Amino acid sequence: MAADRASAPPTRGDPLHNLWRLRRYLRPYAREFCWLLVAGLTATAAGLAVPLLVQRVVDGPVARRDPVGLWQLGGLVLLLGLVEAVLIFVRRWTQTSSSVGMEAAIRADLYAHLQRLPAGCHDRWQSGQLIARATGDLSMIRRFLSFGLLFLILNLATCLAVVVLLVRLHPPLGLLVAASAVPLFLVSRRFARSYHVAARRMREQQGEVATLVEESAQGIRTTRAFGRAPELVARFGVGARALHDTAVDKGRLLARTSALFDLVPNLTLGVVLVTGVAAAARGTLSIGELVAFVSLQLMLIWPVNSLGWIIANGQEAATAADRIQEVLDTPPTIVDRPHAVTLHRGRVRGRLCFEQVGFGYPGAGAPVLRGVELAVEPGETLALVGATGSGKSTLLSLVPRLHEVGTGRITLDGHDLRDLRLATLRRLVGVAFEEPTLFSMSVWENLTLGRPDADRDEVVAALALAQADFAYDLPWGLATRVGEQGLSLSGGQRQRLALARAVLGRPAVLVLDDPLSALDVHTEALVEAALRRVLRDTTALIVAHRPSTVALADRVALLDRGRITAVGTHSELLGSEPAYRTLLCPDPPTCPDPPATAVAVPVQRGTVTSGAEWGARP
Ligand SMILES: Nc1ncnc2c1ncn2[C@@H]1O[C@H](COP(=O)(O)OP(=O)(O)OP(=O)(O)O)[C@@H](O)[C@H]1O
Repeated sequence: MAADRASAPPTRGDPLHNLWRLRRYLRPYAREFCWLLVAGLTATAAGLAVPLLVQRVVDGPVARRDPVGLWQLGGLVLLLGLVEAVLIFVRRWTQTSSSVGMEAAIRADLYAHLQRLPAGCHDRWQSGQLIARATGDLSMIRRFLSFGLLFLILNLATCLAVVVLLVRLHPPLGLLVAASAVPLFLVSRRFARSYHVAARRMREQQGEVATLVEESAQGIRTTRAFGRAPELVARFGVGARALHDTAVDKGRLLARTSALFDLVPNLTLGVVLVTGVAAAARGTLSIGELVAFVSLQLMLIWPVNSLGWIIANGQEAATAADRIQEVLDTPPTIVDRPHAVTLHRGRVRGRLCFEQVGFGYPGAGAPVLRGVELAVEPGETLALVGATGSGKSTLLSLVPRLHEVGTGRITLDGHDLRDLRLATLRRLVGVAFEEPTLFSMSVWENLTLGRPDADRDEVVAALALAQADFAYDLPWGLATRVGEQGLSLSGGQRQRLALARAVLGRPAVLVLDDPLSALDVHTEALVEAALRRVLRDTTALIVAHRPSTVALADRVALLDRGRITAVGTHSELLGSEPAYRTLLCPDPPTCPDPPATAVAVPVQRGTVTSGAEWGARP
């Protein structure tokens, strides 16, 4: 199974470093946390006072046969028990709301950060790993912050207080109990190290399993069609088995250590009992003191027993914090420059220039684009034609800055795109990709993704242009929630909605990656006719694989292995470029004549179409 390429090995140095860095999320809840501690410590103190009162009861009223004193001290013990119970309730009530609040705050920041990361970063992380980080890892951290951390503090305070009280009651026996902390400390240290590694491995494997589930859910039709379900089940089985084995190893590690954490205090208790009874027989320890000593020592059993669970919980949280910080520490490389400017749509003419543009994907060998020189005039439509893998989609992705140019620059009306505010640029540039992605939200929300302020007329116009009137006939019209990835729609329907989304708000520059590939000939002709009207006053860059799409363009640029090798009209390139002929018209007698189609609806540059020309539903 492919490992998550972005997964770093376990952090070297202090494994708690990244957990400590998350303390800023604790700050808004500092007051609650202080109250939690006060409630917890007071409850612990109330609990500790009980054995001391029992000592007084045994050595006092019981020894003196004093019923009044017995009732008084007995009532006090009862009251302390009640106080402890109320404080424990207050602590539990408060800790739930604050820890869930912290988890939500980290998750919101993680999600917002993911949105800022460039597309290249998302290629590095498997989606399942991201899902695991945003869900499982965060609940690990919540559990530690709400339970583990609090119990760690309370249990340490309990142990410390008990040992001090024991030393005061009987110094030799008290010191013996204190000495039992040494083996516990050594065991804890070894356990923490081993558990951290196992916890990290398990989280990675959980992410891989989540990725497999996500991939198989998305690709269910492909796997069914190819009858590959048994292979996928086997592949999933390997991943699930590895996860199972790690979980078992981790559980056994905890079980072994917990046994030691059980053994040490019980052994010490045995030694104390024997030695304490001997001391009581010699008269150096009263019966009441012995009862109090043993009762106090019994109060150590749970804190020590739970130490294994607390360390495990802390290591799980530390691992989760490492994985969360890996994402948060990845800097968003495509950001606004300090003096980035805003351009208003009305002032943009739309001259798009590529000046010696070069680009290579990080980690890939040769650059995908080299020395690209291209100018698209305002209102001009330029088709980009090239063999598969020649870099057409990559070139298009540089315009809305989904990737950043490596060398050279791209300008819009003379402004380097990197000098424009990202929000401005993405409002000015409308994009439709070859594989249209629709989100699991309503058609309306999908359409207005880039223009949440769009009004109904604009949406109607965009739908009409993309020949997407079918959207009105969906069960709830534009309010219909389309399934994950828009799977409830056909490929052509999704493509038309994506096109409507791209043209909504009449962007200054349209970037379309083979936008009509899934349409039937009739619908394609209708969309093209409508697109031609829009393209009159919009600069457009369109990837074209077919002469019918080239028909939309004024000029065509031929891209060959990352370089623009020719620019001209379709007829010019057909005549002068054998490579172009091979790509678009391998069979010249049957090759339609795009320029003739284009002439049928003449392109008028510079004229601004009215809203009515965008069309509305008849
Ligand atoms: N995210 C990526 N990481 C690394 N390499 C990539 C990535 N995306 C594309 N490539 C590589 O860049 C090259 C150009 O890909 P691109 O998708 O731009 O080609 P294209 O001309 O649009 O192809 P097609 O016509 O098949 O869509 C290909 O060799 C491809 O393998």
